[in-house]
Amino acid sequence: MSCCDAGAMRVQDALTTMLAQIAPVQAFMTVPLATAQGHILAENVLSPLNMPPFDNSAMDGYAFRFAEWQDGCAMPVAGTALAGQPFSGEIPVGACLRIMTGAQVPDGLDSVIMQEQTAQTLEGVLFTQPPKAKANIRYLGEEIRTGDVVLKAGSRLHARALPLLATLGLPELKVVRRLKVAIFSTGDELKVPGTALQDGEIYDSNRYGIEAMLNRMGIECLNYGIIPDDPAQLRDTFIQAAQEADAIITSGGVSVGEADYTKDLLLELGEVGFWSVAMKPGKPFAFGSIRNKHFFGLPGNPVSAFVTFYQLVQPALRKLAGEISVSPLRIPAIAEHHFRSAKNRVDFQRGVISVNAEGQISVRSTGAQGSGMFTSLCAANCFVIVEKEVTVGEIVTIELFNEIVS
Ligand SMILES: Nc1nc2c(c(=O)[nH]1)N[C@H]1C(S)=C(S)[C@@H](COP(=O)(O)OP(=O)(O)OC[C@H]3O[C@@H](n4cnc5c(N)ncnc54)[C@H](O)[C@@H]3O)O[C@H]1N2
Ligand code: MOO
Repeated sequence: MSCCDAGAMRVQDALTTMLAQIAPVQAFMTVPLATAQGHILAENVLSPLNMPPFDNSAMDGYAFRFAEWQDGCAMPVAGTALAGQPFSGEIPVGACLRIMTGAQVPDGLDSVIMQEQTAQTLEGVLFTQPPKAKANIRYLGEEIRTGDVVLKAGSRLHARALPLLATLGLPELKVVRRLKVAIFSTGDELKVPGTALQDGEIYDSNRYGIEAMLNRMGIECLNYGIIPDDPAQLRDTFIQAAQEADAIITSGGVSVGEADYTKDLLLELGEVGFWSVAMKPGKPFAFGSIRNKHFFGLPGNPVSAFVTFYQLVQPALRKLAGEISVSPLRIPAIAEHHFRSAKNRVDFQRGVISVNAEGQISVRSTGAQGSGMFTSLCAANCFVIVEKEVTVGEIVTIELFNEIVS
């Protein structure tokens, strides 16, 4: 595996290595459409219907046979068709049908004119503009044919997918069962917000961001809280987590400090995949397994934990959950600042994009980028991916934040 920065693995290699070792869970369940949000489809969804299911009017107006229209001649109105109330009578030659949006267009009528382009006369309806043949009709099956694949296995059921499935009348879906992921923070210095701090203590922030992102990914989070830097307690927690969860995420204790026990426990209870990635923040990121459950060791520094979860753990968990892989949206932007690069590491700085009056996309930094400075992340709407120094006005690649952090 290619490495850089004293043995750190390149970001892309780290991703490739993890994804190669992760197989999607093979456990499925059926969920009602009403509660399907966030689940991953276990199988292709085939349409049971044509969509639209019948020819219908796209406008409130008048349906008629185009060949029978004569400029300047009014058309008598033979009846009315409403949405849900089709017209079943005869429409004599030269006559038209009052029709509302969504109402079925009777066989034989081939065009609709919108009512704003008509006038009422004693003889019937006069078209004030020349009509167009076949206009304003939504034809049976023009969008979807019965049997078409409308969503592929591995699709996430988000707010755009659910109404599509409802349109097709599907009351329930076969989905992958929700992943369970265990998280805990390690460190004697950590306290839960709401408790008083003693000298040298800080509040645990990492679990709050990780749990929020897991929730947005539709993953059940088993939150074991703060575990002190005590090898016996850490060991017990790892064993419990491996029994209860599909994957384990920790923060802290992956560096080279004297209280960093994670590596030894991983060697004892499982396997170490890799231990260092050439990214900033987040170089001390660990991947491995504990009793055959995937393990992700996030660095303790809060921004590093958040960024490594987003960039490395998110795609890994998406694969484990059976989701189709989607590349992050990366686009070029004009640098509003000088962005310094990190030696031998890809720097995932935090920025704010804006679009000027000419439509040019530019990006500014959110300020100081220390890996303990969460303000740099909270204010951002994108990553600024700095691989080499970028000066003002040069092009830099940005990655827009996705829905799990918004
Ligand atoms: N000699 C070296 N020291 C450090 C290196 C290194 O390569 N050589 N790497 C630095 C980098 S980069 C990072 S990131 C950290 C990662 O260290 P750990 O994962 O072992 O994390 P800790 O030492 O436990 O904590 C680091 C830092 O973050 C605070 N922290 C930890 N957990 C939380 C939490 N849940 N919420 C808020 N803050 C947390 C902790 O108090 C420390 O300040 O190592 C560097 N050192
Ligand atoms: O990589 Mo550390 O995660 O720079 O703070």
